[in-house]
Amino acid sequence: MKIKFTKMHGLGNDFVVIDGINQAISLTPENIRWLADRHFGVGCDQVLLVEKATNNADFRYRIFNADGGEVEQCGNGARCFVRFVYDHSLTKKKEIRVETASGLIFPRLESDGEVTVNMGIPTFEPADIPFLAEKHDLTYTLDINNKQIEISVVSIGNPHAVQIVSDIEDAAVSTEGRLIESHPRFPQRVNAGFMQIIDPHHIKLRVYERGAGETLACGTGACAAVITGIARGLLASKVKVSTHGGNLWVQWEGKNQPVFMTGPAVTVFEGVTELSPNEHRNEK
Ligand SMILES: N[C@@H](CCC[C@H](N)C(=O)O)C(=O)O
Repeated sequence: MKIKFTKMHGLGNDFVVIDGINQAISLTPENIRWLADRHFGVGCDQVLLVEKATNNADFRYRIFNADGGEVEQCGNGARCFVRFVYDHSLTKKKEIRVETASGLIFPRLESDGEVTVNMGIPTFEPADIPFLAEKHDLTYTLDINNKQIEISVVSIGNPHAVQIVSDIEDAAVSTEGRLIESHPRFPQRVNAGFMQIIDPHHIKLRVYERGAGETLACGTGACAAVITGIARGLLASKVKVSTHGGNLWVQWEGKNQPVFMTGPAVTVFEGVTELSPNEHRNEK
């Protein structure tokens, strides 16, 4: 089966975006893993599927990690989503209501081409993340191979664990990130953020993403880092987040308020591909 897709990225966090409204699409985890495969397939961190809304929204937004698993939220993807539906004339609106597995988000195309997304209200409740803890706290100690690390946890619709490091370039993102991602206290695994605070208005960030490994940027990871930093009294309400893929801005006014993220959304190319992974491998 042949499908049309668009390759996009937000700060180098890259996506295969598929119109599931004008194409009959049914994706298996094997299809996703092949689309995401950088050697045998197209290559991306996440596959994004645009569908008709089932609720009081303009569209439904489904997100699949490179490992084939469907997840609740993706910040850089949300910015690409509104760029995609606008550029493909699926809507004339520049601000849309989008239904995700974790609720509504509201991406808006700005006049300078950047996108601002109202990502909704974050939650720190351990059970909502989910994270196994006796009670809600601002920080927790996590045992990683007999090393105690201090993390903050939050859900932006998807789960995040954020730790503060002195220099993100020296942080053990791939080794420690992998262990945090599948730590037994996170029953649905977790995205692991490593934040370096430059000053209250600026952080540097690397994220080991659940189901994708380290990416060049993580939008919800940026929101999680800033929100946990603000909750701990370390950051101002509007913060520049520098990632290996570039910069974005996160704004949060505190408890029970939504978090806003602003950054770029870029189309790389349009393509057509088969959805039959086995045709691309020679396993004889
Ligand atoms: N790259 C994303 C997050 C994608 C989902 C994440 N890996 C998860 O499993 O929750 C972003 O920009 O937020």
